[in-house]
Amino acid sequence: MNILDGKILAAKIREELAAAVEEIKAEGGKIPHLAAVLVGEDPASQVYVRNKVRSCEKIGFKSTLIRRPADVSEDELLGIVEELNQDEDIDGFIVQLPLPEHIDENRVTLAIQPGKDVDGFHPVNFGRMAQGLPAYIPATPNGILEMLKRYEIETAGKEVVVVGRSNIVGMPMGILMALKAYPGNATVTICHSRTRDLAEHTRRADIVIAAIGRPNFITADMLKEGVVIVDVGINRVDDEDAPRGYRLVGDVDFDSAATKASWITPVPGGVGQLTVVSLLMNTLKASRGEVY
Ligand SMILES: NC(=O)C1=CN([C@@H]2O[C@H](COP(=O)(O)OP(=O)(O)OC[C@H]3O[C@@H](n4cnc5c(N)ncnc54)[C@H](OP(=O)(O)O)[C@@H]3O)[C@@H](O)[C@H]2O)C=CC1
Ligand SMILES: Nc1nc(=O)c2c([nH]1)NC[C@@H]1CN(c3ccc(C(=O)N[C@@H](CCC(=O)O)C(=O)O)cc3)C=[N+]21
Ligand SMILES: [Mg+2]
Repeated sequence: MNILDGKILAAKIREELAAAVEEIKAEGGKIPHLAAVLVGEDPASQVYVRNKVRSCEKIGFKSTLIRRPADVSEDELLGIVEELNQDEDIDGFIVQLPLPEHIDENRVTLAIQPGKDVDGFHPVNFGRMAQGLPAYIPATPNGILEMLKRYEIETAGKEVVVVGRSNIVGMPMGILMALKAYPGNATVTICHSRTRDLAEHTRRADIVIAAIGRPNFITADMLKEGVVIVDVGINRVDDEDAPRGYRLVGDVDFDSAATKASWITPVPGGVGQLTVVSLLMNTLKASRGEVY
């Protein structure tokens, strides 16, 4: 079993980004500026925001965090989005999901100007991605592609099973793995909560990508010998011995899956690390006008 090490890879990519910032400074160019809007207290979003701000500092990007309580009105939030759309110093921004029940996520996503949508959630970016056109690719799927590429994992002709069909992870990941590209050219199955026999699918898979949101859900008995495992899940489980009273685990039961896997991503230290740096990569692209 080998580890797909997100921590090491992310550190390497941060060095590349820091070098790009140095170059921009030397040329007297504009420092890339990323903004994030966080509504309420979703735990996965808090982890993400913390790491994003820290990474921006490390590499020399500017970052702005806008926080609102869970009871913020949809109108106020749409107003913030409009201000960020207009703000010429901001190259890209994201609105953290999930949003509270009373706010229409689609309405907010559609309000983001596609050229600043470094999450790649706007249907214009999603559509461009699906057709293999220049686009912002959502940070998590993009980070996974980066990981597969840099570890030279073979994907052409492989059976890839994605578990989860969210707009932000499962669905774009499935599309990307099916595109005529590397990584890609795979035969893709997308599973979800209505899948009749999940294990029947995962047992056939050469590559399993789990984005479910259920702690330790995928176990060794559901996997084939030699499988490559990409675990996207970020789940809190109670742990009295941990400093915060909880620890993070993935959607895959790491210890059991590791007995079957040829490659596996840890949680933490796997996909999440790449998500953060790929958002920064998208922000650099935005500041250079590389997509639009
Ligand atoms: N590491 C990272 O960078 C990131 C991590 N995450 C984490 O990844 C996980 C998934 O996130 P996200 O995609 O937003 O989650 P969502 O809750 O939006 O989607 C979960 C998906 O899993 C499916 N699902 C739920 N239960 C089962 C089941 N028993 N069997 C099969 N499929 C099931 C759902 O099916 P259905 O559609 O039928 O409801 C849905 O498609 C979370 O833990 C999240 O915190 C998210 C983003 C980035
Ligand atoms: N608009 C939007 N875009 C997102 O991409 C988005 C979102 N909303 N809402 C929440 C989820 C969750 N998510 C994470 C990304 C990185 C880590 C991460 O950095 N994880 C590290 C650190 C864990 C730790 O701090 O211990 C790791 O896995 O090693 C976690 C979670 C992005 N999401
Ligand atoms: Mg969700």
